[in-house]
Amino acid sequence: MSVTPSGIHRGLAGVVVDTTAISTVIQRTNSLTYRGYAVQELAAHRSFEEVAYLLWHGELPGPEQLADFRARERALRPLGRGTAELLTRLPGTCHPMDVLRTAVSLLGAEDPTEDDGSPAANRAKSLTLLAKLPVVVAADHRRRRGLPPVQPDPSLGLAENFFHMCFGEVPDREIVRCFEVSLILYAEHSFNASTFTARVVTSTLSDLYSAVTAAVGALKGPLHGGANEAVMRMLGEIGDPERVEEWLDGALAAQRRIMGFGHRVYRDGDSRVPLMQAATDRLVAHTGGPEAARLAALHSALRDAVLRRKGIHPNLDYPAGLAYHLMGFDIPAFTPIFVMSRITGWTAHITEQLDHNALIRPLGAYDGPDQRPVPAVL
Ligand SMILES: CC(=O)SCCNC(=O)CCNC(=O)[C@H](O)C(C)(C)COP(=O)(O)OP(=O)(O)OC[C@H]1O[C@@H](n2cnc3c(N)ncnc32)[C@H](O)[C@@H]1OP(=O)(O)O
Ligand SMILES: O=C([O-])CC(=O)C(=O)O
Repeated sequence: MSVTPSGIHRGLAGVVVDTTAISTVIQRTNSLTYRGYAVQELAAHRSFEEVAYLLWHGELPGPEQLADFRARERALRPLGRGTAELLTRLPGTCHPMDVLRTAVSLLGAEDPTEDDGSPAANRAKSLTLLAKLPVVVAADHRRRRGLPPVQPDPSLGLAENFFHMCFGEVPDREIVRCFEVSLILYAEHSFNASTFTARVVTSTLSDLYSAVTAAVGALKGPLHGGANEAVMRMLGEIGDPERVEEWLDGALAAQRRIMGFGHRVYRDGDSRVPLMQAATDRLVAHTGGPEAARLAALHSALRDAVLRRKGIHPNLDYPAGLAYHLMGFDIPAFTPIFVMSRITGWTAHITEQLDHNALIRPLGAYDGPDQRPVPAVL
């Protein structure tokens, strides 16, 4: 992404638009911190709920704070009958991100405090979305398989409960932990496109649900969150590790983007990839069997070939896409799962934007026709 001769930073590449205390990529060490804590350490030692609390409150919760936070999240999970029913009326042909976007919009329309932008009201709305969005994603996942929804289980943590709602059972601890690692890694990433979208909407003093609805739309795109789905489709298209070089010849000749590779901020590789790749490797070993081995071989063959031929490293969506497939989720649910996690980062940024708000309204350099008279109507 380049700066044009007239000094325009297309795509806002390299432009610093505000301060943030939520997260940062440290280029020197190629690491990412949430509120000052290395994400690797958080992923190794903490739950997704603790990370959500950290992003929202600036500090990790103590035992009592965590117990209270968990209890409130679990109590908020059930969807109103009207909401659940309305979502089932959306066409089965639409993308699950459309269902999620509609769900956020609907939850806003139903909330009598929608226009209360106070920190307390927005904290309550953020927790509501954290609790309810997995219920929406799971019910939609089942609907597409022709199955009735499974109600949330308040005795289970967020990650376990999601498996329970999708499949009617909770898998081995190893699988749940890999999933939780993905949620922690996906939770927050500074001024990425969807978070910036949420901040733009918030900067007009619109409500939190509107900002999140817009952010879901931004994340859906294949250059952003939609890439985790595209990765799995691409692996399906290639099919066999032996076909990688031939497929890549064709893709590069056609100037196709290789999904799950490249990043606006990282040039030497996404800091989150080693951890997610390790989790995916554990899943492959845990799953066992020739199919998992074939996919793992294809995945690493493509990674090595893209790096060797284009010098481009994988981003988080590359290992996460394969991991979600191995966990048993259908491809169209991958980006909605990203939303279940990123809701924490988005809402932290919405609060931060409101703390020191300035309307986000850049300028454009006009390069259309010079002023001219409107032709007379004949
Ligand atoms: C969680 C996330 O959202 S991570 C991002 C997920 N998105 C993807 O995986 C989609 C594929 N990746 C991409 O399209 C890009 O790498 C982006 C959009 C993520 C970032 O790109 P930008 O910073 O805007 O860089 P830009 O698009 O200018 O690319 C720079 C050069 O690298 C090439 N390039 C970058 N990524 C890729 C890719 N995945 N495949 C092929 N070429 C690529 C571009 O073609 C361009 O080449 P050129 O200078 O010869 O024209
Ligand atoms: O930061 C970005 O541009 C995209 C990304 O990796 C994320 O949102 O997690």
